[in-house]
Amino acid sequence: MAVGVLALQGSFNEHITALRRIGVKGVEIRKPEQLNNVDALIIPGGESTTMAKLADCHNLFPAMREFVSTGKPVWGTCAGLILLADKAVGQKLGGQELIGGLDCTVHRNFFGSQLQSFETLLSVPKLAEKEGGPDSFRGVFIRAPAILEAGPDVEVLADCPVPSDDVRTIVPTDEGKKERVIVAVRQGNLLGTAFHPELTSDSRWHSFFLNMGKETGERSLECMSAPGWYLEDRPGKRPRDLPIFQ
Ligand SMILES: NC(=O)CC[C@H](N)C(=O)O
Repeated sequence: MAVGVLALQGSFNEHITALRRIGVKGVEIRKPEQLNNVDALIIPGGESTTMAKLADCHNLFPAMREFVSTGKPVWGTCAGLILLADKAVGQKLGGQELIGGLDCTVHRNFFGSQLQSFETLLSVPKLAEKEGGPDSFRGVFIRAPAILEAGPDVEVLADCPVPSDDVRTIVPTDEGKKERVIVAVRQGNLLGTAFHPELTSDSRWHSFFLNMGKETGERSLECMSAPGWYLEDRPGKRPRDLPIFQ
């Protein structure tokens, strides 16, 4: 049992480390045939246009689309979420190729530029229900996308208030001003998060993802150590994360 992590660019090492913390082997994926040996796939954050160009050079798009269609769990974080979406807006001139599968419209840089990156505590009741731990999760948003629209089969797992220095005017939505935007979703075997769980010490999104494999009947993706969270609640343990940066 192994989890593939697309390793062309971006935070693939951090995902592999996060998987290791819960006793799961992460395998770097750079060639289409390597997907045959893994039971799940993570597409990390980074820069989606660059990642798409590299994926195209390595002829990975057909194999990744095939992987999505087999029903094996696939998780896109940040740039990975953009690539998994059926539609992306706010793209560079000429657009970029997407893997697709997730019935969502994503805005590539919804929260603004690199300088407008932020951290916030997200309310994640559905994650806590399945994986235990607190009802909140530390969301690390780095030049982050957001989900503007989600189809009927998409379950919303977290949303986030739109920051007051509203950048959404870049691409106004039909509904006009929104108070909140979607930042985490699940649709069957597909998981998407606009933020970076691999940069925190809370492993619950990783264990949630692995448990999706069990639900969809994939070979055992069980974590060897539980629970997947290490926050302040552990008596006598200092949190491993730095304080939230706002
Ligand atoms: N942290 C990230 O992955 C940023 C993604 C970036 N907005 C992009 O277009 O790819």
